[in-house]
Amino acid sequence: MQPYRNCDVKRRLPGCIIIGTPKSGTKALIEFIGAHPDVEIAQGEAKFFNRNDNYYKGYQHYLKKMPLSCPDQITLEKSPEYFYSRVAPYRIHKMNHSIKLIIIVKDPVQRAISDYIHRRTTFSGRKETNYTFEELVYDNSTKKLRTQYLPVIRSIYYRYILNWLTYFSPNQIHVADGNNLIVEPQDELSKVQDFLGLERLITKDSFVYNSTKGYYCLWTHSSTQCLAPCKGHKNHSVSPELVNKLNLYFKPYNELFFNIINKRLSWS
Ligand SMILES: Nc1ncnc2c1ncn2[C@@H]1O[C@H](COP(=O)(O)OS(=O)(=O)O)[C@@H](OP(=O)(O)O)[C@H]1O
Repeated sequence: MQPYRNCDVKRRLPGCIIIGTPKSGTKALIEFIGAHPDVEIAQGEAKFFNRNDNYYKGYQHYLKKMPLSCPDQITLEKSPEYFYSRVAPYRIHKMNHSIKLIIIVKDPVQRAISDYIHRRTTFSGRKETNYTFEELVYDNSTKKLRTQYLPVIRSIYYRYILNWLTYFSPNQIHVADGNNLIVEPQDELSKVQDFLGLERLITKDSFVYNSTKGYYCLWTHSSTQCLAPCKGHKNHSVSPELVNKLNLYFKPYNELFFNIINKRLSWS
């Protein structure tokens, strides 16, 4: 926490949660907004509301995962798996019905590819270790997409957001653009600061482009802070034909999603 603050310091429940989606830039977003002096962010992912083993330990357990903060600061946590959980919306609403929620979403094809890479590199013994993205997503014998592949299913955003909207009003949910966060982080951060009612202190000057990494990094206290090497892969090559097929498959679902959130995103 910021060392210069003199206040009633304690751990507080979050005023805002980044609830998803995985592989869309949740880590970059929380790190960037965490540079704001009126924000304190939880380290790691609490995974409290989606996992019974954590949830039944109670709020005291959850509080221990939260950072120290002052009363005038907003505590933020991110657990991107919340987005897909049936129970998380109800449980979060029960904790705080006026909480703010952020969902960041990337182009669904890019998100699915990133999800595939993540599964391949993180979980040994999974089918991703032995098969390419193409093999898992496209059945060459039937010439059909394998739409039941989990990274594909999890890119159909509209299906999941409906559950959240039964508990929270649209103005409690900010949808950030994961593709735009990569190319214009200051733009996405301005919107997030406005949504949180914060002064716009994270600006263009808060970022520096790292050409080796190919991503923006935070510029704080005269030093550059990039995300860990596991975040931000170079383009994974997937045939343009397959990308095209997937784009066509996702198109109607994207349209449903944009209608629900009442805006379009850069990747539309
Ligand atoms: N500035 C910056 N630096 C690095 N990476 C960035 C940045 N902005 C957005 N991204 C994108 O974030 C993707 C990882 O998303 P998440 O942090 O949501 O992943 S996770 O679900 O928490 O594992 C990651 O996906 P991969 O490229 O597949 O690693 C990036 O595309």
